[in-house]
Amino acid sequence: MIAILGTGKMGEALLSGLVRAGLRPHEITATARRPERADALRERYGVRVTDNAEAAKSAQTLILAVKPQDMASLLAEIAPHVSADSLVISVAAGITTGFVEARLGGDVPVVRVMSNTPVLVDEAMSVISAGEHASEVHLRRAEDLLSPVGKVLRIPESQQDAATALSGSGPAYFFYLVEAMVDAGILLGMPRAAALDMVTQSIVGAAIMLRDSGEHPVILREAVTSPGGTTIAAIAELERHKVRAAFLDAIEAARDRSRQLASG
Ligand SMILES: NC(=O)C1=CN([C@@H]2O[C@H](COP(=O)(O)OP(=O)(O)OC[C@H]3O[C@@H](n4cnc5c(N)ncnc54)[C@H](OP(=O)(O)O)[C@@H]3O)[C@@H](O)[C@H]2O)C=CC1
Ligand SMILES: O=C(O)[C@@H]1CCC=N1
Repeated sequence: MIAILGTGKMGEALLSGLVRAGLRPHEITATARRPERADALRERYGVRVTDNAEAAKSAQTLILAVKPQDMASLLAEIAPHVSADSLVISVAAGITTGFVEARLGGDVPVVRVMSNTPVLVDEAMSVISAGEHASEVHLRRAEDLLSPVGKVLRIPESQQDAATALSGSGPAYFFYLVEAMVDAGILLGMPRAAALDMVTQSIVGAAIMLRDSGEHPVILREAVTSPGGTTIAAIAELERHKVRAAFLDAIEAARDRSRQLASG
């Protein structure tokens, strides 16, 4: 039995992925804070929705998907019901395995995960790190749960905050870029729907080339950039506005914020 505790956006994305991967609804328990949310989850997935204590008692694998700010109170609630036979997987930004272990007590195996919303289309990037009591078996169990919904990479926990900034938050940067490019299309007089179509297909095509060609992004960009052409005119403006420097600063800020989250 797997339980997802705090089934909001990320918890539901993982829940839907588990269902697509073939888990039966009776093998999954979810928890929610609001009754209307609990009803919606029961109706959408046919899963059992209980309180946190009940979920922690009945499941061997617990996926903690509350916000970092709600993690301490959730851990206090479930600590009496979790043992060294359980596996606790936390997907919360900034929350270290040490934070979870200290509040659960005992030798509870904890795996820290940072995934992202493309879980919804089975294209997530999930990075995982073992806590002090988590063994190869526990890491494998986390990989088995996450690999049907995308790519999984093991990283040292010291890199988790950086990964959160890069791939956890990453999809938001691409949506932001799409918004800005569509606005540019509008500025140039394109209908909004056509502009969105053009930008979306360009980003999908570029992403697939990047993933499947094995080429470095610089090579792929240079292939688009004709001497004296249109692309270099645009890139000169991006450089003038220091967009690369803005990305370096932005992702560093996200990493710093992730580091702060465990302290509330
Ligand atoms: N969104 C994303 O792209 C990503 C998020 N994450 C991480 O996932 C976690 C969840 O984020 P997200 O899904 O965006 O946030 P949400 O607010 O959508 O989800 C959290 C859910 O937990 C519920 N909740 C809070 N406390 C309790 C409790 N004690 N018992 C049961 N349910 C509870 C909330 O209820 P209520 O609705 O009443 O507030 C909410 O539905 C965060 O820790 C975040 O860092 C990780 C990677 C990507
Ligand atoms: O913005 C956040 O804090 C969460 C973590 C990674 C993506 N969303």
